Amino acid sequence: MAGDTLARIGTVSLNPAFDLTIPLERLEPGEVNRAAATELRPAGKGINVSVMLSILGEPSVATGLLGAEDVAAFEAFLRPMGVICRFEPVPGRCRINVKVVETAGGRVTDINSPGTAATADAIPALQQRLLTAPELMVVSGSLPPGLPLGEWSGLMQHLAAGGRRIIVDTSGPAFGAALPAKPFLVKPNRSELAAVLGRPLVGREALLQAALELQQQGVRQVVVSDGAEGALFLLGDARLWVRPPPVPLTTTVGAGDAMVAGLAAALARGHDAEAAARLATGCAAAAVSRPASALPAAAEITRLAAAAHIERL
Ligand SMILES: O=P(O)(O)OC[C@H]1O[C@](O)(CO)[C@@H](O)[C@@H]1O
Repeated sequence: MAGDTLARIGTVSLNPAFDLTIPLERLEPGEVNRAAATELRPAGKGINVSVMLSILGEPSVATGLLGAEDVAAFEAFLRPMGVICRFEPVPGRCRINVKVVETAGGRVTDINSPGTAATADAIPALQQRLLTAPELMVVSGSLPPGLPLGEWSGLMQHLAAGGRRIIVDTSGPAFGAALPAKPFLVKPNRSELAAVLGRPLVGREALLQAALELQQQGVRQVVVSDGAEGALFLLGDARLWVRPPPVPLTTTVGAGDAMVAGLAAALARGHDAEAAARLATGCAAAAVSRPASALPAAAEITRLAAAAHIERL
């Protein structure tokens, strides 16, 4: 990634996707459903973070594994936004994830596919690319088939070496296996945090204790998103609960990714805890209420960030 010095932030997507979004007034399972329009666009957690960073005026380097046949389509989507693309191609095509968004009630049904298999030489080649990665790296999303957990944790250790700050947003065994590398920040949602700790987390106090446990394991900052309730932010010594202002619901897809982008931008800019939590909340709320088939607007993020309600715990 030499020559990418303009970007202060990198994103790593090991299992990107095309999101096929199908808006329906109501999904009728087992029936013929007819959509007025559909949208197919490059996505996946790391890609979504890079897109949101561009909206925030932060160019990023997007890297990771990507089906060779779809590299051109991802680059055509990302480059005009100022995202620097450095994907490691793997044989085949990128997965397609289906998002059925019901306009009556806002329910979203996700069908996520497994993804393009990682080949044996893919991770060493990616590690080579990551040698010159920015100091702040966001690693997001699920693991592709064929990637052993050990290789994934090795990749995390490799990235962390040299003092890079890593933000991790993944789930299941991949989340647990990332923790020994002591990421700088993790952003699970309530159920992902419960799964990694192996116990249900009911109520705010249980969430706070669980997040503190991760801090004791060496994660510096822990943010737990909790849907419309907002999010818990443990940023250094600050403990905040931040609730977004009420917004109309377009889709919940990508809200967590938007929050991660806000956190990454805030870290890169040296924001204090309150400003970081506001920016992250504004990004998530703008993603949730974005116009259909459009990206959120920077001015809307600023407005929603200012309107967020902060409670010190
Ligand atoms: O990598 P996972 O966990 O399958 O999630 C991928 C999905 O998550 C999203 O990034 C939303 O968070 C979608 O764009 C994508 O389809």
